Amino acid sequence: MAYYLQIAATLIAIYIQHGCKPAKRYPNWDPFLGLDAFVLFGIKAIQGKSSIEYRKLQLKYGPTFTMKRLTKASFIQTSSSKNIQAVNTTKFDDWSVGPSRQDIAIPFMENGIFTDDGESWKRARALVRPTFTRAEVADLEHFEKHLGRFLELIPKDGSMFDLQDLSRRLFLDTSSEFIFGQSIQSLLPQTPAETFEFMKAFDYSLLGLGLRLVSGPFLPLFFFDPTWKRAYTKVHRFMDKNIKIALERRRKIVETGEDTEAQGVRKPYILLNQMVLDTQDVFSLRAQIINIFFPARDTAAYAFSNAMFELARHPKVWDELRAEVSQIGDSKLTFELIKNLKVAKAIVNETLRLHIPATRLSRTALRDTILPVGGGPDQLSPLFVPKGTYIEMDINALHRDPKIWGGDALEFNPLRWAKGRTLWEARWEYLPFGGGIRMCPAQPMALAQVTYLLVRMAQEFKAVENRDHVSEYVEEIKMTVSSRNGVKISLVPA
Ligand code: HEM
Repeated sequence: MAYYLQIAATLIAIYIQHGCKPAKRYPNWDPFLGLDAFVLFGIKAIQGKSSIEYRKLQLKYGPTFTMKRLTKASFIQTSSSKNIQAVNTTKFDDWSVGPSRQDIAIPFMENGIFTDDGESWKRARALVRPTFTRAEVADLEHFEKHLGRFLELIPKDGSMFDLQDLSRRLFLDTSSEFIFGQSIQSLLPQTPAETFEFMKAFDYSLLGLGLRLVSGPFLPLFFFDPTWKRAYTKVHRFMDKNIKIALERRRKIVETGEDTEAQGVRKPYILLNQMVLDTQDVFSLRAQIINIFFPARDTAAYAFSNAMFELARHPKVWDELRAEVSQIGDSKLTFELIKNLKVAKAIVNETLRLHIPATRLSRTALRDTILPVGGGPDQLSPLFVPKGTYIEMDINALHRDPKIWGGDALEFNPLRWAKGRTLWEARWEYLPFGGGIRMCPAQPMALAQVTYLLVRMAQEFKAVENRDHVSEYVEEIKMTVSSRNGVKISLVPA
């Protein structure tokens, strides 16, 4: 009894000292487990509309409120940029990426930059930073080699094809080359059977992880399902094999002193080469690599194919892109040149505002902490957050907030960027790559690649047409968000 009185007294003191007020609550019908919200969002996910539904709640209950959704304790939903900024900067040490990325994901993902916190996360981040921060990561020459194969696979007779699927294969090849130093060649006519097996196993591993993440108290039921383990074991074996090949290649280079750069051939940047300087242990290399391959796998592919999804529905914007690209002439498409293309950049920014691969970012409080806003009926007072509280940061709702983006917040309108709104101005209101200390380390590389691809498409094709009878974007959530109907288009060669 004395213990509980002491806790109550401490809480009251904190509330008074910081002016905290309680958060608004979502009116769960089931106040114990929030089964109602689980069913609602399950149905919406099946319909491909869960982001729309979460946004509706944000508009109805305000940017920060608590709810239950197959959880014993209430958790926080927020699209407040002040709260998101605090979690990612000033209060960074109070929050962990667990349990979603840890307790549940570890068997598949193991420990690395994506799943770790604290000192081991810092070490993992320090390990990859040098590779990502070098301008050369936007190694567009090497990207072009894969792009050639990608362009060959696009029908030139105006027939319909799914660009999303093709883009995934393009980025699978480029990212595997960047990570291992050798592409897994999914775009080649004779794609190795092993590559298909790997892609299938990786997709199933993601699905298995996703199902476990939403299962709440029913997680133990998955104990009897061996299929997930089988799938991620295949992924691990594939990774191990590629790591061993990369290590062997590296060993030979070191032994023979053979250096292509010295012979005037510029080498592409290879992440694994950076990592083997730190360790040559296959198990820990695999853990680090899988933690990068996972967020790299589809994100940039979806960013590009989503841009084409919108361009196929906005032919005027496509024409503006073509007009800008025609000014380039025969100049080499360098990182610098790409960075200065206003229309292309605006298209990428706007696509990543409306369609983000990670619509919601989650964390768990490692200790009692305070969020700057969200308390009280007006949600402007600080909010006390007890240790263990789970928070979901709704980036999709933030990116579609009419108070920030205006009455046309739901419209694809790249002009809003071209006409002066800079990324810097929208700092904590525009977060496709997250923000602050844990922000995506690959942002410059991903942006350069996606913009480069758009430019190359505009050079190669004079028109893009939507060939899907469903006009709106129906989302498919499998850890990352994509278009359920793919991106069915046809292209007219220039
Ligand atoms: C358009 C493409 C991409 C988008 C929109 C994107 C977005 C994100 C987001 C939202 C996060 C989570 C930040 C957080 O938890 O606060 C993240 C983390 C991460 N991303 Fe990306 N990403 C993209 C491409 C890539 C690529 C191509 C790679 C690797 C080659 C990559 C590697 C990572 C890594 C390693 C992390 C974990 C960082 C950490 O926890 O310290 N991403 N990304």
